[in-house]
Amino acid sequence: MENLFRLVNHEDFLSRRCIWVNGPVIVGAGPSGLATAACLRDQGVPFVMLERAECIASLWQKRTYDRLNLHLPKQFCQLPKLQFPEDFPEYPTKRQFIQYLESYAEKFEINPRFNECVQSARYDETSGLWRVKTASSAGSTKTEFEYICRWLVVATGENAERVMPDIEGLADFGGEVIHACDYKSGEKYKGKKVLVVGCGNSGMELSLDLSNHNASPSMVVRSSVHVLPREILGKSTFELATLMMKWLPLWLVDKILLILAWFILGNTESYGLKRPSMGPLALKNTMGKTPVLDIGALKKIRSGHINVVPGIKRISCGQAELINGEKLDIDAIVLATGYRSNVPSWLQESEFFSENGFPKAPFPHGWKGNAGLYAVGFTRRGLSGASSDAMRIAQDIGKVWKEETKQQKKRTTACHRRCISQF
Ligand SMILES: Cc1cc2nc3c(=O)[nH]c(=O)nc-3n(C[C@H](O)[C@H](O)[C@H](O)COP(=O)(O)OP(=O)(O)OC[C@H]3O[C@@H](n4cnc5c(N)ncnc54)[C@H](O)[C@@H]3O)c2cc1C
Ligand SMILES: NC(=O)C1=CN([C@@H]2O[C@H](COP(=O)(O)OP(=O)(O)OC[C@H]3O[C@@H](n4cnc5c(N)ncnc54)[C@H](OP(=O)(O)O)[C@@H]3O)[C@@H](O)[C@H]2O)C=CC1
Ligand SMILES: O=C(O)C(=O)Cc1c[nH]c2ccccc12
Repeated sequence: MENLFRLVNHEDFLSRRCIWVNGPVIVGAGPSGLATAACLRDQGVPFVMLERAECIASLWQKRTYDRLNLHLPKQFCQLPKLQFPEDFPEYPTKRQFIQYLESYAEKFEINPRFNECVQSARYDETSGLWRVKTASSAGSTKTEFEYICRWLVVATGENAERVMPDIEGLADFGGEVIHACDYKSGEKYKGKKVLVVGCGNSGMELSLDLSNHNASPSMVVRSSVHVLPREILGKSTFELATLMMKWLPLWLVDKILLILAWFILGNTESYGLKRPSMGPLALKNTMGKTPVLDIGALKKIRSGHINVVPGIKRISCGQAELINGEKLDIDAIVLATGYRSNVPSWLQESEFFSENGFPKAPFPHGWKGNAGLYAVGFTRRGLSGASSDAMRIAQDIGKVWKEETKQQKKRTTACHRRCISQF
């Protein structure tokens, strides 16, 4: 299977290698990929993990702001087979979560192949195998690898790429324009007028952080948003919702959540935060739109420290014109306009995944496709959804793996194929 050759292109080297993988290839070393790898390890199944960044959990390490905390209680965010340390608070910090993931990778001996971005993956009907191509560059040497495997686990996440909105005049703004994933802290915006585009959890939390650093944020709410208190009577709203879902239909849980939110937060519509017609959990499950779990932004909106504004008509030099005709002078723009999956850009398959890069089958059926294809972490249910996918996938592959290794042992045939997967 090994074919290795080099093309010399002036001072750059391009080498191409083809590698047979004994076990599944996992694409992505975020929490979903790590959880799957740990469960496979438990089943004794070897694997290869490919990661485009140079570290695990790149979303958490490189594309989130300093003050970020998990916003669901810790018991809903830990991965299979390893609990958070006892001394972690109810809502662990980003640093703590990363530390946990590092120790998770170490405990389960997960060593991804870093700096390898999957460019394409396709199922070869003739051989019944997946062909996964990556491009990696180290120094002046560019290497293209092709992995051949029986199972492909897609773990590239719901937030693989930033969504950049097409706003008229944005190129003429003249000041700093960044996406929320490049925002670290409000420190450098002290005294500045910042337009935050978007009012999901990112828009709300960045506006809060800006305000805490004495900047003046204006947050754009172009349509609607559900804001819920993070806690109700000292209990996490998410936990409460999960408990209620055991006994009550979703529409009723949504109604109860909205009544409780009204008692605790008041009428949020009066601050320009129109509520969607669909309930918060129904909206999360069907459209993937996460309700905002308020950690203090609402108080800042009430006190006028965060200015809520309607949609943008156009941007010009140092100014934003809103759809109500109002003109705002601004120094910087933060685009908290969300993320999307990148699966359609590299996976040549259209039966299991839909055009939006999510599995077509709704939760809990979207983890297994045909011909050894799996998806982990596309449930729109955060880390707990990823854990549940990971356990199912490992069990499914583990079953076949064990049967086949048993048969192989019986036949005692030697395997001469070159294998790079971890044991
Ligand atoms: C700011 C923020 C906060 C969140 N907080 C919570 C929370 O508190 N609780 C909760 O349950 N959920 C939360 N979520 C949801 C979030 O989706 C999960 O926390 C989690 O990171 C998802 O893990 P994942 O492994 O599926 O995706 P990711 O963490 O995005 O990992 C995917 C990995 O795949 C890699 N990759 C992508 N494309 C390729 C490619 N072509 N080739 C190779 N590698 C590739 C990426 O570099 C990345 O490392 C949050 C999300 C965000 C954005
Ligand atoms: N502490 C935590 O745990 C945090 C968790 N997260 C999670 O990360 C994920 C992503 O969240 P987030 O980054 O907020 O993304 P979301 O997709 O949740 O929100 C995107 C926002 O941008 C708005 N938007 C998009 N395009 C435009 C435009 N052209 N003009 C105006 N507004 C626009 C959307 O409005 P519209 O609805 O009208 O399309 C929406 O309000 C979520 O699951 C979230 O829960 C994020 C931050 C912190
Ligand atoms: O924070 C996120 O992005 C999550 O996906 C966590 C999450 C899963 N289900 C929810 C329901 C309400 C609020 C947050 C979540």
